Amino acid sequence: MSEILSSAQMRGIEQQAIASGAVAGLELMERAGAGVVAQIATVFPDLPPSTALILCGPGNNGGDGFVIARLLHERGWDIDLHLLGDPARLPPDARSNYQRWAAIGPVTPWNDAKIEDLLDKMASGLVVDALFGTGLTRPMPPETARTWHGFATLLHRAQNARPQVVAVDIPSGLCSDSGRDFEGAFWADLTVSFHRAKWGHYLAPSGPPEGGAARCGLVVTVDIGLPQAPAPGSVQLVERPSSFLGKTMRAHKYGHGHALVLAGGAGKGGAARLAARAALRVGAGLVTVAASQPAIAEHAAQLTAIMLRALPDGYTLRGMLQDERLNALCLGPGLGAARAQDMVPAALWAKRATVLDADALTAFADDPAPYFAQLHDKVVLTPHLGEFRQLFPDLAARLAAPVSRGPAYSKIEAVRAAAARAGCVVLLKGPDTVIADPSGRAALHSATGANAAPWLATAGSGDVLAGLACGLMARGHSAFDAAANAAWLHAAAARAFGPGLIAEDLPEMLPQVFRELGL
Ligand SMILES: NC(=O)C1=CN([C@@H]2O[C@H](COP(=O)(O)OP(=O)(O)OC[C@H]3O[C@@H](n4cnc5c(N)ncnc54)[C@H](O)[C@@H]3O)[C@@H](O)[C@H]2O)[C@@H](O)CC1
Ligand SMILES: [K+]
Repeated sequence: MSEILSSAQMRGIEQQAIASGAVAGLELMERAGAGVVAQIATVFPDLPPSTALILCGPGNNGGDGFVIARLLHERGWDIDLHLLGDPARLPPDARSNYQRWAAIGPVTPWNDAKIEDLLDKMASGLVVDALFGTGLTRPMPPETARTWHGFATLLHRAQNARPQVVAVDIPSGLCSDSGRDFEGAFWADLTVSFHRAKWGHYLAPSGPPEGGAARCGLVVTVDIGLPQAPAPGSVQLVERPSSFLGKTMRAHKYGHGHALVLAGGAGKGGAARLAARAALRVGAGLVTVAASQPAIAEHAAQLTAIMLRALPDGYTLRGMLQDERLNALCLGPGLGAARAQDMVPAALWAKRATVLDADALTAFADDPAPYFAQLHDKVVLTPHLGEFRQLFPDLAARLAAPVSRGPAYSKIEAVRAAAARAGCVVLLKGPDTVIADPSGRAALHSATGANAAPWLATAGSGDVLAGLACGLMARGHSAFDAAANAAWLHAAAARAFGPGLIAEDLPEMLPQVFRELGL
């Protein structure tokens, strides 16, 4: 896991380091520019020096652009630099670098038509977007957005004969906290950020227009010499499973827990069986499906290693849960609303590690307060956006509201607020999956860019995710870790299978994923 920051956290770290005398702002800017130039060489090793069109903005992002111009010039590039705004009003460090660059080469005042014309003719080389970074809190000036829109259209047509686009810190026009497009945001092949990636690089607000991860291309973070101590309240990016997944030689099946997956009525058992299969494959020692009597024959015909019990009602579930070995529960997939209303209170009464998904969420949407009152710290809710909207309509509405000023409300803040209200871990699914607990701890798993797993958008994939989280809790993972690791494994299994994936394939890919993790 690595830390990702909001723009306010990043500003705080920078200001504190400068105020303490540990580092000067000019040094940070120099390292930022040098970091971008180094990454251009690393990511595009076959790109010979030719023309670099450098677009500088009115703040410190533009300041980085002047450093980049100077350093690329030293490496033999022809620089064509355009400044949006008045050089006299640049902040001090940006102005210093403006002056250094102006002693080397020309600074062309921003002219919409001229830039569009240049962009039109560029069939190779580099475009460096140093217009706006973490300081952007409102839509870009209309001419900037328009110029870029025209260029983007041309680039999409050109495909191979086009320059590489490099964003300094973040593609201009994106909100670095929410990943939302203030309007007309740029996009990039490579985004080089400083110290830590920002939330907005990995969040994926869906379109139109798509934001965040969809616009950043490859995201690389470079060290600029700021203190490495984690920021208070920082968010973790889930990159690999965080806790133990292997099994030891000596442990027997009861040492890995016993997951109980509740199923619904006859003909509706597929979802629960998918969850159960995932719980077993992820390493729960035993897994039992508890179904209503009319559904038993159907399950019996389909289950082998997974055990089966008849479970008529919540009263019987309370009795069953006297057995402490049943240490993790999964309720929701295929459960049905009426059965959910009966079973969920019984499951919560037992204070077990519990995943609540699908019907075990939506059956309580009409009156969520008493439901939230029963939730506890071993519970994980796994809504998709539609289910989240039913349980937390005000938070979902804030997320969907049109954005005119920043920092815009982000999925991270929404899930944190939901977890605080529900009093348990909440995992909000999507290409960007956010996990938070009531204390404000939060993690983001981004299945975007090179991590994209588009085939996960298939029936039953959410049931598998719920089963994975349940199985991991049966094995002793905390609710938060189970949720984060389940999100990672789920996407890794999908990527390992590739195109054509259906939900049944996901659990079957886990052995390969585990082998690749070295288990
Ligand atoms: N935070 C740090 O530690 C570092 C920051 N650096 C750079 O500094 C950037 C942040 O710089 P700033 O805070 O100066 O902000 P930005 O350069 O991101 O942009 C904000 C500037 O644009 C103006 N502006 C915002 N919206 C506008 C609009 N719609 N029309 C016209 N002008 C508008 C603002 O008044 C402000 O001057 C980072 O993204 C990064 O590139 C680097 O130099 C390295 C160190
Ligand atoms: K930028």
